[in-house]
Amino acid sequence: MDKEYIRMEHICKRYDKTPVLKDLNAVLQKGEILGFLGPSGAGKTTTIKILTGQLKPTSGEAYVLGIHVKNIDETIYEQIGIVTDQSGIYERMTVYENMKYFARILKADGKRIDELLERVGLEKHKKKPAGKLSKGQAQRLVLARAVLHKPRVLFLDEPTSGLDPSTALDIHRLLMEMKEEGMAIFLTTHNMEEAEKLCDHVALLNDGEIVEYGTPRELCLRYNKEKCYKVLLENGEEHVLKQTAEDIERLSGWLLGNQAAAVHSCEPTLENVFLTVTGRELR
Ligand SMILES: Nc1ncnc2c1ncn2[C@@H]1O[C@H](COP(=O)(O)OP(=O)(O)OP(=O)(O)O)[C@@H](O)[C@H]1O
Repeated sequence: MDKEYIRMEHICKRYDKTPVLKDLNAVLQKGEILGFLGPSGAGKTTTIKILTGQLKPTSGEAYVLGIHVKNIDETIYEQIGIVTDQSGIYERMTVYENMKYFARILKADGKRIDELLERVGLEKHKKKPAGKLSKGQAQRLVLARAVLHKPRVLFLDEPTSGLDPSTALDIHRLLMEMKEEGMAIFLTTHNMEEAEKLCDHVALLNDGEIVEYGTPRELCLRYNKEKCYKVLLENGEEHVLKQTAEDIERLSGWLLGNQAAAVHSCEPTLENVFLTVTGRELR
């Protein structure tokens, strides 16, 4: 139980009479990344707001670090970090001053500032006014700031949305390191590749409802109805084979004749799974 950092039980949220979250159930353990995946308007941000005490659920129970969300007060911020957008940066202060200011508010060890700026690749920009950072740099500053006090749970709303692949990769690396150090990360994204790579569990959210939940691998295998294999031959030809006697014979012929350069199974990606489950694209 002490490793269970987030628990949601039957969480529902209505705005006026419109339901936007319907019976959400999920658990996030220490040292894990849980991805809430869904298209725009699915309810991802609303879920984060409920879990961080910014919004009350209409019904259901949720606990963060064992505290019921209705009892959450500012003291929880000593143990959690939140990155929802790039707001809250003081543009006229330098990168370093921003970090120092937040270290004081969060009662964090100031010695971590240099180490974190290094880890997010902002060490060489530390004297720059934060208002002059690029979008990707500002995103990294917000992330560094959110983990200054070594929170046990980190909430990330679309952490790499709009970033170039190399900056996104840096952020992925940092998140994996922090997960290894035991941080639990609640991540929302509509980037299925990101989720496949980072998340231990994913919840596919559609119109406020979790339509699938499991490890990315479990979900991809669950929807791998028509098993097939892609074979690349040494002569450059590509073939897609099914599990029929005829295709298995062709494959064994190529393997025995040393003609196959590569064989891949073609299970669906999370994106395909989402499309199958909901009939809609993620974007
Ligand atoms: N204050 C509000 N009043 C009424 N409806 C709201 C309010 N905030 C959000 N909604 C509605 O709730 C639904 C879920 O919104 P939410 O912001 O949680 O979605 P999201 O999955 O985070 O979307 P995005 O990826 O675009 O950020 C949407 O239909 C939205 O219009």
